[in-house]
Amino acid sequence: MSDELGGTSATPFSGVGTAVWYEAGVDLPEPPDPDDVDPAAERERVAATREEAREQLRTERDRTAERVGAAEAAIFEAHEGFLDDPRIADWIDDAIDDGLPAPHAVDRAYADAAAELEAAGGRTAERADDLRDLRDRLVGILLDAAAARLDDLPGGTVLLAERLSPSDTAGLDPEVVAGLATVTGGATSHAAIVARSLGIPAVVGVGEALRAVEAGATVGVDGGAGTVFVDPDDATRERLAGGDAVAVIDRAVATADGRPVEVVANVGGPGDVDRAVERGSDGVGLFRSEFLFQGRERPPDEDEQYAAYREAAAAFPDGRVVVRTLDVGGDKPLPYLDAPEERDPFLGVRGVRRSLGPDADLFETQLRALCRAAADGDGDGDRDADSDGDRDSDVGDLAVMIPMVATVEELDAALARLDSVADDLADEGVAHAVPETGVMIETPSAAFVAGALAERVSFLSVGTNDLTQYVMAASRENAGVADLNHPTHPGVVRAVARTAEAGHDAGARVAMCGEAAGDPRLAPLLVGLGIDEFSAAPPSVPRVKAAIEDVDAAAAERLAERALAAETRAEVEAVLDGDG
Ligand SMILES: C=C(OP(=O)(O)O)C(=O)O
Repeated sequence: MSDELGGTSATPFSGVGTAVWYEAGVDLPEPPDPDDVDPAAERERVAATREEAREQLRTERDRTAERVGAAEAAIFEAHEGFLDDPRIADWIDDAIDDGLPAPHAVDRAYADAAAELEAAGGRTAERADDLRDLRDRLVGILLDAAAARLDDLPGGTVLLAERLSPSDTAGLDPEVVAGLATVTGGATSHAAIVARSLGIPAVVGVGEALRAVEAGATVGVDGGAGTVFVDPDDATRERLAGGDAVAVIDRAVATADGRPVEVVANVGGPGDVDRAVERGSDGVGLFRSEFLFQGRERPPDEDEQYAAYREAAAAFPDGRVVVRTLDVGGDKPLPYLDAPEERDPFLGVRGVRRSLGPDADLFETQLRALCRAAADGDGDGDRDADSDGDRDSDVGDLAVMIPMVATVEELDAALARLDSVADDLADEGVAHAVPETGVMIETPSAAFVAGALAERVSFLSVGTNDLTQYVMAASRENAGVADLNHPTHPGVVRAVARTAEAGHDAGARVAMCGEAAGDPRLAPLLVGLGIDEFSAAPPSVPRVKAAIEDVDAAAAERLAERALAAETRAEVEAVLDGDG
């Protein structure tokens, strides 16, 4: 009989396959007698291992940036930081002084450091997994036992693990892995984020019950519902196996009763533009420009950025590419920026706050590159369309989107910078156009003043990842508040509704580019709330298009009304399930 195990949905995909258990880590042999340990030689081994690990991390960073995205690749930069942590280096030295050989000394020092982070709780505790990952890498190199087991999994594997490290997950092949489920972890864990980008069905945080699943069992992973099925019956198996076989819909879609809805892609790395085209995306609703700036010694110059923006726009001759200006700070530091460590980085100097403050020069360079690239598009949506609109071009249009706005003044200041950059380019005789502009709605304040913001731009885009964490006061990186960090809480639903209504009243288009837009289950609610454009990770685009074509917009509006009357998340979920 089929068993159902509940966990946390990490990706909206589903699949069925054969269970393979993965045990991370490397077993240590018994240590030798302390008298047989030569401390100087062991220290040299540690130093050489550090350099080898650094090489590996850089290679994996570049490979992950290419395959998955820059944000995910940044995880490896964090690991490199831990590699050079002077305190951990001292602890390794102490352990060697105590008579331990290099592998055991590294193991002890990183175990102590991980325990210390774990004891701090919250977001800090989540970084303990990164330390364990690094410990496994270093000990693996020292013992010449680096695990390669995830490289040769048989097709149709459902991977089961206590936890998966970012390096483990980034190396998974979506053609081979039909799904994954972990005992621990939350929807915002690194494994979950990487699995989402790769389009792998994933349920995390299933708990101890998962351990009872035997290798070789048939397992179904229902990523949307957050359920793992052991020995599923034929109907469930068919439903889950069919879950990934959504055909690419290579045309613009509309709801069943004819309301046009754009479905576009989120781009966070170089490979994503191609993936978005392959998956039938109408354009790009969120080009996370940070990836152009990450994993390098200095920022890209104006010409390099111009080429990157133009190339993305050229991939969508009939569409639009929305470039978010640099959203760093907070969880996305850049090593070459002068950015002091902040106590509450998510509430600190990030996004537009940096662009209008310490990163004003970077902002200006980025805006210059965007204005130059915009001149190559046909310009129907340009901010200065009256003067420059409707150029003849087979390059798509660009739009500029400002992140982390909380006040009208910030938006006014950012738009004034854009206009002044355009004036400078005109004075210099450089070909340019002023792209269409939009603003991300990801702070509660922005949702409250959405009408005033919308009067100044042509579109709003709801960033549900940040909006949810700020509305719910529940970090997107803390598994301990994962239940609160969910877009179906009434507070978030109402913030989205308010944004959509205010945006439309001001004549602006209302898009959504947070993860919620990629969840087909939410499509009827979001259409009903008035979302005009859905921007999702490339693997989710076909599924979202298919879901939109099934939505009846008039019925969706009634569903949204019922969801807006709901007082609890359970009531909103019941409405979504047709029970409310
Ligand atoms: C899309 C968003 O931005 P980020 O890149 O921070 O996830 C969001 O906050 O919803």
